[in-house]
Amino acid sequence: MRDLQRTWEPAVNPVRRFVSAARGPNCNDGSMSNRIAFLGCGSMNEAILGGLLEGGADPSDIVATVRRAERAAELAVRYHGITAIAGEEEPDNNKQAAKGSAVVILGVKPLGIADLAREIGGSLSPQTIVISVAAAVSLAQLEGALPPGQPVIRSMPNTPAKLGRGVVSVTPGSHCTPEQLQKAKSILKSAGTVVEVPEDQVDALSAISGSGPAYAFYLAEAMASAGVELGLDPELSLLLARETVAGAGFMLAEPGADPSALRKAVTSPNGTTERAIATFDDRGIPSIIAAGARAAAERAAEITRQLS
Ligand SMILES: NC(=O)C1=CN([C@@H]2O[C@H](COP(=O)(O)OP(=O)(O)OC[C@H]3O[C@@H](n4cnc5c(N)ncnc54)[C@H](OP(=O)(O)O)[C@@H]3O)[C@@H](O)[C@H]2O)C=CC1
Ligand SMILES: O=C(O)[C@@H]1CCC=N1
Repeated sequence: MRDLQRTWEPAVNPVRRFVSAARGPNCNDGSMSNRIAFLGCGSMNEAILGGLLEGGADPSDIVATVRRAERAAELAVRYHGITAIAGEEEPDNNKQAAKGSAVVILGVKPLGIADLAREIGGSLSPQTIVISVAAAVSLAQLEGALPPGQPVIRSMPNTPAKLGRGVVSVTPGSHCTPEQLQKAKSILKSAGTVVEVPEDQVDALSAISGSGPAYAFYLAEAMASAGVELGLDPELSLLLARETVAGAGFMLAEPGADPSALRKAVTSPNGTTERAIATFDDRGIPSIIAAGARAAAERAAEITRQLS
């Protein structure tokens, strides 16, 4: 288990200029580079990038693009040795990053994915694997915006990827070979557990694991507020909530962990926890969670329709 408290080393390098000539999409001998481009490096792509570096990836093989120079500088300082390029300074940043990369990970908002795919299409090698982490953007929509025959993978990760503890789904497109899928999986496994799912399950998976970290954080927020209501100091209550949810998460991460058995081990017959759980059941918390997950999946389908 990795240390949840790890903080990033303050680094010293400023944003570096990107030099794509060093290792082109096909190196002179025809082989691919190892470069991975994170196009649109916000919360999600940063988490994957962080997981890859934690897993031992070479920072000089990583390039990230964003819109704002301030954000590019932040990434370059936080992840020493990567290249970060801002569109407001270099408008062809995405093309520069895509050119020469073996894998390109599209991490902008769903509405921006097709434009980004069209923008970089001419800079991709036919072997470049394009991974989209966007919710709701279908393989057909991705393939339709990229050059014919481009290998594409639709993925749904989650932010614990930053600690190598994410869940990352993969669904290969029609031009992705088994070898290319395997390559993508072996890269993404640094970010966490990789699962392969058919496309018709991605919205459901997204509603559980994609959005799920927010549900756990929401629980921690609610627990912290409840502690204050019971008279605890707000700082102490937040500490209790954070450490308790994190500690429970560590227990769930043990091989073979069963949430139901772990819950029962805390719940003494006729004790305090039993009263709390009975109250949750009476108030319909499980069905409320199911309704929330259903709403998330329905929203994904709605966005897919809007994008068509
Ligand atoms: N957040 C999550 O937990 C998850 C998100 N996703 C998916 O990931 C995608 C990104 O979400 P998230 O990371 O939350 O969003 P963010 O807003 O945090 O990140 C988006 C990033 O894209 C950059 N950007 C926007 N347009 C461009 C462009 N044309 N060229 C280059 N960079 C650009 C932004 O730059 P700047 O910062 O300079 O504005 C920003 O850094 C979405 O499609 C979402 O569905 C999937 C699973 C989980
Ligand atoms: O909220 C969203 O739309 C994205 C997809 C899953 C998690 N975050």
